[in-house]
Amino acid sequence: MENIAFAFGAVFLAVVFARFRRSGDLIKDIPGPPSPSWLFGNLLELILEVPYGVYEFQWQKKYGPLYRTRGCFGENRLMISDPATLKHILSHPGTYMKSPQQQLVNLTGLGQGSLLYVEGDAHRRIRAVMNPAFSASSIRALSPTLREAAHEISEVWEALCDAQAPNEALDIYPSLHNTTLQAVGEGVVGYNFQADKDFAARYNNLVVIAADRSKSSILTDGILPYIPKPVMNMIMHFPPPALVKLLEFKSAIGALAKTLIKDKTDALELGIEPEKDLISVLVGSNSQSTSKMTFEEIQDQFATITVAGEDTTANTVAWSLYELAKNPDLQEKLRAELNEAGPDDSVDYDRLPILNALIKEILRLYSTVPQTERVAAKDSVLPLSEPITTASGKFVTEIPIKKGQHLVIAISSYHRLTSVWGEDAEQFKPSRWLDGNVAASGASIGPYSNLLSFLGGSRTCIGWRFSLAELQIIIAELICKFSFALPEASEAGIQPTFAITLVPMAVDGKGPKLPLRVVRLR
Ligand code: HEM
Repeated sequence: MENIAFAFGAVFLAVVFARFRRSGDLIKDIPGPPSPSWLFGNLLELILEVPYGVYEFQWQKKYGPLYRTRGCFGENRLMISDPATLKHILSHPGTYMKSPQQQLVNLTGLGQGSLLYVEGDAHRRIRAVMNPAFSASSIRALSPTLREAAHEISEVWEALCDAQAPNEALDIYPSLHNTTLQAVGEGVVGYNFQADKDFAARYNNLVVIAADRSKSSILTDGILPYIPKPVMNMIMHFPPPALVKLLEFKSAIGALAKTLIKDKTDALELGIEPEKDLISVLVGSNSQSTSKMTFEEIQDQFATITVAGEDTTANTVAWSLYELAKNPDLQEKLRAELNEAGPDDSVDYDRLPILNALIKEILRLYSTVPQTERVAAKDSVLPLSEPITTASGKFVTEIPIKKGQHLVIAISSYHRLTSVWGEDAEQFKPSRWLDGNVAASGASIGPYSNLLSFLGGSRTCIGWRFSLAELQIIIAELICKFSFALPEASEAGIQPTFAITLVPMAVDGKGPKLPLRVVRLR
């Protein structure tokens, strides 16, 4: 037994050593912060420190928009916010692919047909069939459904406010998740998740598990790429408790998806007018498309869209309300703009400057996906918009990298680049988007207002228009019906924390929450 453990350890170290050597001499010479630990590298500073970015944003100031950090076991990684390098990475999806860690989570939780998992031709085919469902006109047609979901949350909040003592803080975080789950359920998959208590409970379990952050989860992530496939398959037969919950969720949503897709396909064949939800649109466009998705592939998009679309938008609404509570003047101006715009059914939210300036500034400063990862699938060369002087004094204008090089797309850091956003890049300042101001300079990146929040290139977030519509409608509903203020200082202690997405976490570390003083207005 001891011999087996020794042999396993030796192989593991050999693989780690080979990987470390493979990263090439130039990468080791790129300036970056010292690594406090061989085991964790800089990951504890990058991932576990709160508020999110406390080290990352300082390092960007010190080392520039591309620098070296360490992952587990001394691995060299590159942190990248340089616009030219990012554009290059995002426009070559065949060269820079998702990391094995990301792909394992996608495969396990969402299935091999998931848009988040597939690469290459399969990604192009599935994306082409799905795109029409997420087009501007399909999203516009969903406005009444989204308004309905927003009305439902305000009714729940009215009841909660009535039950509260005056000035008592209300933790609005769970309710926000319920609203966005409802919006994604009814708008995208055509199902009332809230009415299904069992499903809603499973989903809420998942939100809590996702918010768990620990050294052991970082170490597990670090070890994953070194585990051979057969060993991994064995582990999947005896999954750890956190994975069990994910698998339970996958099987529950898989069964639901099967029934719903069958109903929608039958309705289509019988010539019944299709519903407006995006999966109905998808089933329709799939039947007409030459490059079809299989039944299983459509099924896998249910969990994908629910998970990718719910949490991200809930957190963005949460941070919007948090900043509005901190900035009462802005809140008043927004309320006045919305009241003047008239009754909700006729409002064109795209034309409301303050609402959209707020949303853009929140997407910039509270990017709910603060970073994502890629790994070079072959040797390549990264272009730079600014030359770098290496630790040994070499002047480089591009960086050759080897296959397997780990790259971090530093979304939140990009949003704090003074070269793009100006000297006040770190300030919350919605007015940068108003009155013809030029919020960002330089080459455009991402699908929306030069923001990287929804990434860019062929893997741009497919739900970005849906998300914007949801954000506009939910924020408008809540600001017209309630006022928001920060509670007493002792209760207000929340920090932006990286837990897959950027969540408001209690300073006492006791889970995500957002306590605000909420008052009914009408
Ligand atoms: C504020 C809200 C949102 C943000 C900030 C956001 C951000 C992102 C980002 C950064 C990615 C790229 C991940 C990567 O490739 O590493 C992504 C992909 C994706 N998002 Fe979103 N997302 C949001 C809302 C939504 C919504 C509402 C949906 C669905 C209704 C959605 C569905 C997806 C899907 C399916 C992908 C995979 C796209 C592909 O690989 O082709 N997202 N999102």
